Amino acid sequence: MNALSADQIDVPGWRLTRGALKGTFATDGFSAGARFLQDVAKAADEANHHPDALVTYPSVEFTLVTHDADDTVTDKDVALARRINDIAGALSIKHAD
Ligand SMILES: C[C@H](O)[C@H](O)[C@H]1CNC2=NC(N)=NC(=O)C2=N1
Repeated sequence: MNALSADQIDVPGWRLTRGALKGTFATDGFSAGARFLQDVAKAADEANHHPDALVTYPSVEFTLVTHDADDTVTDKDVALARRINDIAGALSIKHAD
């Protein structure tokens, strides 16, 4: 797995922040965030690739790096970020910023 450069990373609503791929979603409620995380956790287990997640009252923030590639951003992170966007869309959850 090779580390991607900033111009190789193009996932709507996600940004390269301090070397990690970060996406924040407006869930408008803590239990809505927990529900969103439940679906993301299932997808992460299926992919055997897992984000860090911060669940707050109004939002959920995911941070993705590939630990097996020295905590750099790889295609695995981009693929999971796209999958998380699809899960958010299915739950009518939008990006926060
Ligand atoms: C042993 C297991 O396959 C590995 O630890 C998987 C699990 N989930 C993972 N998640 C992330 N983000 N990066 C990894 O390198 C990774 N590796």
